[in-house]
Amino acid sequence: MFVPAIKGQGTEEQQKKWLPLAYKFQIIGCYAQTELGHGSNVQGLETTATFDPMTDEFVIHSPTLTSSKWWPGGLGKASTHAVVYARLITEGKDYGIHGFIVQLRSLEDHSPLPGVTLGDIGGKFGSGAYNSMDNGVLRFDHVRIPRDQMLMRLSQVTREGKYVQSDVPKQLLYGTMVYVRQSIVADASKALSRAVCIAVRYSAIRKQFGSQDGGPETQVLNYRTQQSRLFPLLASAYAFRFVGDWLNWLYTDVTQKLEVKDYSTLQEAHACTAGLKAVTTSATADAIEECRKLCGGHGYLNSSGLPELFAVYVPACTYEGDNVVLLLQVARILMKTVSQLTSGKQPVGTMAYMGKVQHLMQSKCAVKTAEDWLNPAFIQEAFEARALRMAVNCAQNIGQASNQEEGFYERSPDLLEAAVAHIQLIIVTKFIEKVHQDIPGHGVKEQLQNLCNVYALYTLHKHLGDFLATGSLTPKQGALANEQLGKLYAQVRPNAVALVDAFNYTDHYLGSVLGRYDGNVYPALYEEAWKDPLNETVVPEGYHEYLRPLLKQQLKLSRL
Ligand SMILES: CCCCCCCCCC/C=C\CCCC(=O)SCCNC(=O)CCNC(=O)[C@H](O)C(C)(C)COP(=O)(O)OP(=O)(O)OC[C@H]1O[C@@H](n2cnc3c(N)ncnc32)[C@H](O)[C@@H]1OP(=O)(O)O
Ligand SMILES: Cc1cc2nc3c(=O)[nH]c(=O)nc-3n(C[C@H](O)[C@H](O)[C@H](O)COP(=O)(O)OP(=O)(O)OC[C@H]3O[C@@H](n4cnc5c(N)ncnc54)[C@H](O)[C@@H]3O)c2cc1C
Repeated sequence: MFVPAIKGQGTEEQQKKWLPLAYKFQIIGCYAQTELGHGSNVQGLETTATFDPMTDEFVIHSPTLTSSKWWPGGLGKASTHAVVYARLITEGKDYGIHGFIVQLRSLEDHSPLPGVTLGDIGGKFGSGAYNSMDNGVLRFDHVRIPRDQMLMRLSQVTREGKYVQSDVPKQLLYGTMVYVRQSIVADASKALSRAVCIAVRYSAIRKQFGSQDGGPETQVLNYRTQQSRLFPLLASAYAFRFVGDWLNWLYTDVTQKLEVKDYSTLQEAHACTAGLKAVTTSATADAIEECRKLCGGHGYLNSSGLPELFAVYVPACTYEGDNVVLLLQVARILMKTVSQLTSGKQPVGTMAYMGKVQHLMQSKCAVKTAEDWLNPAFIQEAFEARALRMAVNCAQNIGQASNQEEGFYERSPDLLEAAVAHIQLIIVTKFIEKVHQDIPGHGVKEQLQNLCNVYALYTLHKHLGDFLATGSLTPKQGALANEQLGKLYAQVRPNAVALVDAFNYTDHYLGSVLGRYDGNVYPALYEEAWKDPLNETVVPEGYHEYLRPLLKQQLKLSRL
């Protein structure tokens, strides 16, 4: 994040100076924004950067305990520099949060520089999964940096101390977070596909119950309940892959537009990266835990690879923006878009469907049979109607409040659900568009079509309350969707293992005895057990010191 921050907020001259040093590992940088007292609320950060015209320097200072930088990855022990986000103060006025390049450690002996206190913030969730990352704490005691270490693409401070705002939107200050959020969506697909690969392969070799006449037991992958829990996660892994590819295109397109000072799609990029990051990471964190449960007791072993995957993955719901905070950002943009509908301003991009407000507010879903749900047009319209009606309902309720802000906070739980509905529409839309493309490989398109329908109908089934409450569907149509879902599971079943093999993960990368490509699980589980340090001795340590005296004492007592 150190590099994207300098690329996005540094001048050409600053990029020329600092990026080669970072690329060559002559310096190691981190992104020091979050503080002990503030993370979500960037404008609430307390670290100060006060300009001193006498020396043409900024004085970086941590005025309170809560202003201590806290969490930045790589800060605790590795980094020599940081992009520090601080309140810029010049001529006695506070101009809010800006980025500054600050050296933290000596390039001679790595010791902290004068006025810099830093260290690691301690152990984190899980058995040490994320403890390979030195998330750090950092405090400044009036540390001086040259004025030219303020990142000056978005705004500048002159030699005399005058603050000058460039003609670029101030939101570009948040650009690094947008970049990482879009990469996190692709990362969600990778993490989810790893968990699903393990759970599908294991479910194919695991047999429990089923036979009454002494014949072979049943593969658990054949149980309808296992399929109804597992196949939507398999479909989600593909869905997040395709929407992540599209989001990367959107991000690249926005970045190219910024180069020519076209800021027209900045809001779309913010809404899509924030919303897709929130929805895909929440779903993936829940799915990894579900995959553990789908593997029964063996899923709880570290050798299954699932506990570690879960412990490393779950902070994704928090870092780069708490998911609720990000979804509320999407909700704000939805409300703004709804309010502009009456002005005749046509929504664009992923909000374009809201321009069909007249139709979507009164449309009746035409589905009459379960098979009708295989028609992408019916799915698309149902998801559009649900999302739009939820947004309009929120806007109407907010409109009844004494003021917009009050109304927004009062209705924020409903707004959250409206934002999720909007983002799920984007995911479904991009999956439908993907399977409409030419897709090479015999039968591949049909399999992806099945997964697209599984993702859409499972999501519809899970959020059926939204569809019924908004009148987007009738209960009968909801039941037909569930009926079709069951038929789709049967079609996915013969190809389930092939669909996870298609992720092409090596056994090493998967790190799971349950997800081995060869399916030879039981010998691998048994062999792995003996690597447990507890098995280095046959009689456990502590027997003579604790167990033996206890057993002897109980034996004596029993003979009295
Ligand atoms: C490097 C590649 C890696 C790839 C691999 C993936 C794996 C990654 C592993 C990474 C591991 C750890 C890294 C984690 C790093 C971090 O966590 S860094 C810190 C992250 N912190 C946050 O995300 C903070 C979240 N908070 C905010 O972003 C802002 O405080 C918030 C947007 C919530 C509020 O902003 P404010 O300015 O206070 O107020 P608003 O009124 O809401 O916004 C003002 C207007 O600005 C618009 N806006 C906001 N954000 C953006 C944006 N990002 N882009 C564009 N526009 C934005 C907003 O819509 C308002 O617009 P309006 O005035 O209404 O038109
Ligand atoms: C593993 C990890 C790595 C990290 N790496 C970095 C890094 O490299 N650099 C960096 O700068 N930071 C980093 N962070 C910090 C991270 O970005 C913040 O923790 C994150 O942005 C959440 O902010 P917070 O901790 O202030 O949460 P809070 O906002 O305090 O969240 C607490 C609760 O308050 C709720 N909440 C907050 N505001 C609102 C609101 N307006 N409306 C409704 N509910 C609200 C949230 O939804 C949540 O439920 C990292 C964090 C982790 C866990």
